[in-house]
Parts: sequence; C-alpha cells; structure tokens
Amino acid sequence: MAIKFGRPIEMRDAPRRQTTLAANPLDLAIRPRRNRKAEWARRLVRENMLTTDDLIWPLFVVDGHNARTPVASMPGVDRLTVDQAVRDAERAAKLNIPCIALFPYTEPSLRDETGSEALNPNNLVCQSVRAIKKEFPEIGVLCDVALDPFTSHGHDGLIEDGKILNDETVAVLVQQALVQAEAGCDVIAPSDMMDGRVGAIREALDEAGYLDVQIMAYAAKYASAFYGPFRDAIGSAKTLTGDKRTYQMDSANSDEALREVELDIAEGADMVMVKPGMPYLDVVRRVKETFSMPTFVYQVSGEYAMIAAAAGNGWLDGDRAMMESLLGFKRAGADGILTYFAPKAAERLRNGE
Ligand SMILES: NCc1[nH]cc(CCC(=O)O)c1CC(=O)O
Ligand SMILES: [Mg+2]
Repeated sequence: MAIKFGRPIEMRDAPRRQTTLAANPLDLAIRPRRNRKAEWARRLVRENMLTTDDLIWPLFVVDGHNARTPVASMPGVDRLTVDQAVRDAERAAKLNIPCIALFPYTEPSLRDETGSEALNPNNLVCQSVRAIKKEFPEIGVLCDVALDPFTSHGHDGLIEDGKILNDETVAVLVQQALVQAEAGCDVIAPSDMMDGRVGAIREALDEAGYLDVQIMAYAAKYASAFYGPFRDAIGSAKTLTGDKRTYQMDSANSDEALREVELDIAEGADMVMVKPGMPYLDVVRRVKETFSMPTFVYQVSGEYAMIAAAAGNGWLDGDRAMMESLLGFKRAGADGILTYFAPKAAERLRNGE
C-alpha cells in the first residue's frame, strides 16, 4: 500500500490497518473525518487554543475574618473575607492566572440611596486591593466601577423619581475610579453602562497622574437574566427594584453593540468587553472583527450556575462542558475571559488536560 500520510512517525504511532471495504463504498475524494482519525491528527489541525493567559478570575469579598461563605446559587464559589481573598490571589498567582477581579458584598447597613460607601477609600474593595497588591504585586487586579453593590435600591446609578440619572452618576463613578486607583487597582472596569463614563474616568485618572491605569470597558453589556446569581452573591437580588433596561442593552441588538464599543474606544478604553458570554458569541465576533481591539467576554454568574448545577446533578460532564464553553469564546475571537471557572480551568491546563 502506498504511503499516503507522509512522515513515518505517524506509522509508528498509529499503525494503519487495512480497512475492509464496505459493500458499496461511497466515491468520495474528500473525507473530512481523515483529519479527525487520531489525537495527534486532531492536534495538528486544531485552530484555537485556550491558555491560562486568557483567564480573569472574579472574586467576591465580604467583611469579617478568616471566613469563606458559599454562594448558594454558584456551587464552588465563596464570598471571601479580605485575608481569604489574599489566599485566592496566591492561588491565582501560583496557577499563573494573569488577573483577578474584585466584587464586594456590602453590609446592608452601609448601603444607601447614593451608594456613598463606593467612595470610602477604606471600603472592602480598596482593602482587598491593598492587601493583595502588598503580597502579590505581580498579579493584575481589576475593579468594577458601578454603584450597585453599594446602593440600597441595587441600581448602578443615582435615581431621581424612578429615573437613573446619567451625568450625575458619571460624576460619582469618576470619584469611585479614583479611590480604586489610589488603592492600587491596575484595571478600572466600568460596568454601569452610563454614557460618557469612560471618557470622564480617563480624563480624571490622567489628571491625577494615573496614566498607566488601564480601562476595560464593559462596552456592550446586556440587560440579562443571567446575572441572577451574581446579585445573590453581592446581596442586591432582594433589594433591586425594577430592572436595568434603561441603561443595559436590549438583547435583540448587535449593531448597537458596535456603536457602544466604538464610543468607548474613542473615549479611551484600552480593552473592551462583551457581557454575558455564551448567548452573545456573535457580538464577540463582530466586535473583534470590526475594531481589532483587545476584546474580552464575561462568562457571567448564570452561565457558571447552569453548568455547575447540571454537573452537580450528574447531567453533564462539568469539566468538559467548562472547557468547551471557554474554547467557544476563543473561537468567537475573544482575547480573554472573565470566568468563575478560572482556577479550575487553569488547573486542567497546567495538568495538560
Ligand atoms: N454592574 C454590576 C455588575 N458587574 C458584573 C455583573 C454581573 C456579573 C455576573 O453575573 O457574573 C453586574 C451585575 C449587574 O449589572 O446587575
Ligand atoms: Mg456606552
């Protein structure tokens, strides 16, 4: 038999057997299955790859000492006291995860109409940034900018007569970003979807001398049902009145996502993000192709919860579903992924799985 496959090493690895011909073989010149016949062949033609460098790990922080409290709707995810957040930062550093993201559970007594705790230079987020940066200065720390963890009504902005105010909110977000930059945050990530906040924050950061602090804009963020477990985790699920559809995007739209992203880039965003992830892969693709910017995607709490819950019930192979979903983001064109699976995925990647 003629050698069709070239290099002899392939013969050693996978000796070919004479195939018994079917009674009526199809006359096919092209058989796509040839490239899938063995693991080495699949590896050779593989188009996309997930690496640990693609991962950002979101952590929830809570007041207290030496405690980890499970988030019921996110099996495997805990709220961490600051000392424990430092331990998870260490885990991230050891796994070579480039960046972590911080979200606070604010005590209800500290929440008010205007979210004033967001501007407390000693709030949980700022304490965590300082503690983590002190022990692990080499790991990137990203901080969300939005008021929802701090407001009594659970909205991302200031409210007047039931309306979310844009420009007044932006003025507060600018102060919040400065407080976080002062604490040592590396990446400011405005997640509020107010108009004009990226430009205002960039200008204020530059004026204050934080020229190197990056901005990752939640540029195309949709009003989504998939944020449910996150709102449990930060304790805004019960207090949130109404929905966020006057500022977060309508899930029916993707041209609008391009206009949003374009504005944030023009205002100075260093990186842009699409959120949620799995139901919006088309948006990730369009954004990446249109702007060639570092493009991130957030696999949000509800996406995590779906996979974790189904895996917990034995309905699907959780690890495989996790890796498949993350690879899907890469295939769509994402440069990086915020995901609660980050440490688990990094462990698998480290073990060559
Ligand atoms: N603005 C706050 C914020 N930042 C990240 C998320 C969601 C993250 C997740 O679901 O994992 C939200 C929730 C929201 O907008 O209501
Ligand atoms: Mg916008």
